Amino acid sequence: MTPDLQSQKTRALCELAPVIPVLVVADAARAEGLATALVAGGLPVLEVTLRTPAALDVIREMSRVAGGHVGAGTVLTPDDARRAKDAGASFAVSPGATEQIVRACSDIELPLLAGAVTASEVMRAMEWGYSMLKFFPAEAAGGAKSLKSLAGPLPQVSFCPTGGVTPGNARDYLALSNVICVGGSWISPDADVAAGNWAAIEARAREARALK
Ligand SMILES: O=C(O)C(=O)C[C@H](O)[C@H](O)COP(=O)(O)O
Repeated sequence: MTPDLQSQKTRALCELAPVIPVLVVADAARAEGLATALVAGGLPVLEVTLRTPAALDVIREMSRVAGGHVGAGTVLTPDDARRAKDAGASFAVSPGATEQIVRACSDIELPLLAGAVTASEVMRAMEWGYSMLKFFPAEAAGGAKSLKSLAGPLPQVSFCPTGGVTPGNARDYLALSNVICVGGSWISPDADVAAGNWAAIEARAREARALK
């Protein structure tokens, strides 16, 4: 799958809801309840970071939840991409973009939402064929102001800013012409996941859904 086709697929996913919840889940037993709450709250596209030993099992469990689209986040190596795909991930998210990751995701036909921040990084991703990228770490890299500046010379590229996005600043990003959705971890705080407080997570998902 070429990066161009990957971008079409990640763009279609990003268009499904204004927010992609970024999930760090330590216990696969929580996966089904969490995904069910998020999907019920109107956020069907889920990013499970490969930052916990349970992450691949979490992806496996969440992939069974009807209506969800489960991707793997923190994909840093070709091996991460392969293991994520084998676990059932339907897309991958990386904080950056390297030739190795691009090639691996292309080879295994896993749509990749690759990260870029500077004009040069974005232009290199464009040369590879990408037009839908993650902007990470969004707030630390200049926030909505930086992204707005990129839209001047590079209007053909769209972004999912992630990193420091909150209910307080999400609208500033979502109002930009080159932003389709944002990513963020605020919807599923560790304490609610550990306690199985799905009602609180579903309520937060509903609020996020209404952001755009
Ligand atoms: O692990 C990854 O590859 C990531 O995607 C990093 C995430 O973008 C941030 O961890 C989310 O940032 P916050 O919403 O500020 O917590």
